[in-house]
Amino acid sequence: MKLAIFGAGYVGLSFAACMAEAGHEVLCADADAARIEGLQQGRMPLHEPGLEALVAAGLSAGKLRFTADERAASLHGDVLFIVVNTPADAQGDVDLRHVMAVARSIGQHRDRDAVVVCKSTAPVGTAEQVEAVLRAALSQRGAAHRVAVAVNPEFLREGSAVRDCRQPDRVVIGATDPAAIDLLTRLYEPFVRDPAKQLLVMDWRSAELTKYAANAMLATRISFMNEMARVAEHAGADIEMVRRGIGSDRRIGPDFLQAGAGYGGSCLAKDVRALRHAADREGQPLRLLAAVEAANHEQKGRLFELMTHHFEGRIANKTIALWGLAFKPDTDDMRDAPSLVLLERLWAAGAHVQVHDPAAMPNARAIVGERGDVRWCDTPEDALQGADVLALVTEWPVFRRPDLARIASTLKAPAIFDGRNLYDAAEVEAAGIAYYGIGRGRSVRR
Ligand SMILES: NC(=O)C1=CN([C@@H]2O[C@H](COP(=O)(O)OP(=O)(O)OC[C@H]3O[C@@H](n4cnc5c(N)ncnc54)[C@H](O)[C@@H]3O)[C@@H](O)[C@H]2O)C=CC1
Ligand SMILES: O=C(O)[C@H]1O[C@H](OP(=O)(O)OP(=O)(O)OC[C@H]2O[C@@H](n3ccc(=O)[nH]c3=O)[C@H](O)[C@@H]2O)[C@H](O)[C@@H](O)[C@@H]1O
Repeated sequence: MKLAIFGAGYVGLSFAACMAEAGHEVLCADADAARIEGLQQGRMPLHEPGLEALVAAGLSAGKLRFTADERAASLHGDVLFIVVNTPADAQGDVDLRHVMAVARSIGQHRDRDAVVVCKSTAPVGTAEQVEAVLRAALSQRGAAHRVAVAVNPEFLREGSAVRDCRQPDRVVIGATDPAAIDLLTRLYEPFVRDPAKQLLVMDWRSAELTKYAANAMLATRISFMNEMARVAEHAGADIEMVRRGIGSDRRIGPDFLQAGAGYGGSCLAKDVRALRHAADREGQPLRLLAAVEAANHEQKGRLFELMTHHFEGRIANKTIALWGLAFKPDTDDMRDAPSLVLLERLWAAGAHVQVHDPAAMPNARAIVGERGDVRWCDTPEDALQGADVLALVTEWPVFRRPDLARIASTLKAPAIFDGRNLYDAAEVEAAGIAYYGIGRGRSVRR
């Protein structure tokens, strides 16, 4: 098939490269001309494992092309995907300007029938608006092409975007138009083992709400575990044992039960906020999600609280080695990252910070600039030099098996604040390092 994809971000680019790999002729458009120019020359705008090779393969096979020309993209192919950013403000009001700009552009340029698919995460009712904008733009120039709209939310995770695109757990197809259902079914069939079970066809509104409900459920599980971690800490229990204990119940399942420094990233927080806002407007306040948000807000401050406890409030002039900045491993994405909260608190308390992250330092620098007292370090070891203690915020593989003896001899007051429960507390303590985890009981009893 010939596919046009609007948006070359984390989702659009991963999706475009995977579709090109599957043999489709993909034209990927972005409003950011510099991004497109870079991509045309093989330069990646973001870090996502396996994606660079896939983009290169698509380019050299001639299956994947990039353009900044919205007209060219609007004229390309059978199915046109809208995969642009849909930010939400602090109240949860979603900005649909980019989605509507693409819809308008397709309506202004399209010269034949089309299926237009909304893959961006957008509130219930957006597909209706997209259809109205498309129709208005077509009729303004007297065009009578048939344009069917579908909703096809994306569930990939950053850090495993390529794998998730190649092997989705399920594909939600929100459409009632038979041609749209047929095209999307044929497109996705090769990506799932059992199409009858994994391709879920439903109406627009249910598809739109499914996306928000999925992210809200994931956020709820994380906040639940972070609250249980607090209970564990005070009760002298270990949340890691509790996690295994409940995750082995098939009704609960083992995934997304990891207590930590709070959930970050571009979507969980944004989508919970947007869902609450939409429900509020319908007069249906979501009390559970209000608590999920509040718990996450508190959790992002947890590592700082543990440090305050350790230093008995005297953090000024202490030097903190910080391992990990990205909101999760295998990405350079700093959007809503818990590390940003920790950095601000440390700076406000007068601490010096020495950080290392394998991929996110350029993006982090662009956000915090030289605002606080920070040294950007090329290696994890460099970040330890001259530091009092170590805090881990992102569980990158490179931090998994550190040389504990070396940490003990390098840190001035050896202590590890493990924001992702990555380390074995007994091993760390045996090396002569104080250990603070999230919900590991021992931290508070000390
Ligand atoms: N990042 C993620 O893991 C996931 C994101 N989503 C959703 O997918 C959508 C895209 O997210 P990301 O890829 O993270 O965003 P992103 O911010 O990484 O990329 C969006 C791209 O769209 C481009 N764009 C904006 N207006 C445009 C226009 N009129 N024409 C062409 N390109 C335009 C931007 O320049 C940018 O490169 C959002 O709605 C998000 O909520 C869904 C699942 C996963
Ligand atoms: O809509 C989206 O953008 C995407 O949002 C999340 O994906 P993503 O944000 O890329 O990453 P996650 O793996 O969900 O992690 C989000 C945050 O939760 C934290 N987390 C995750 C899992 C866990 O058990 N505990 C936990 O604290 C991570 O450290 C990270 O900060 C969802 O997992 C995807 O299904 C969805 O498509």
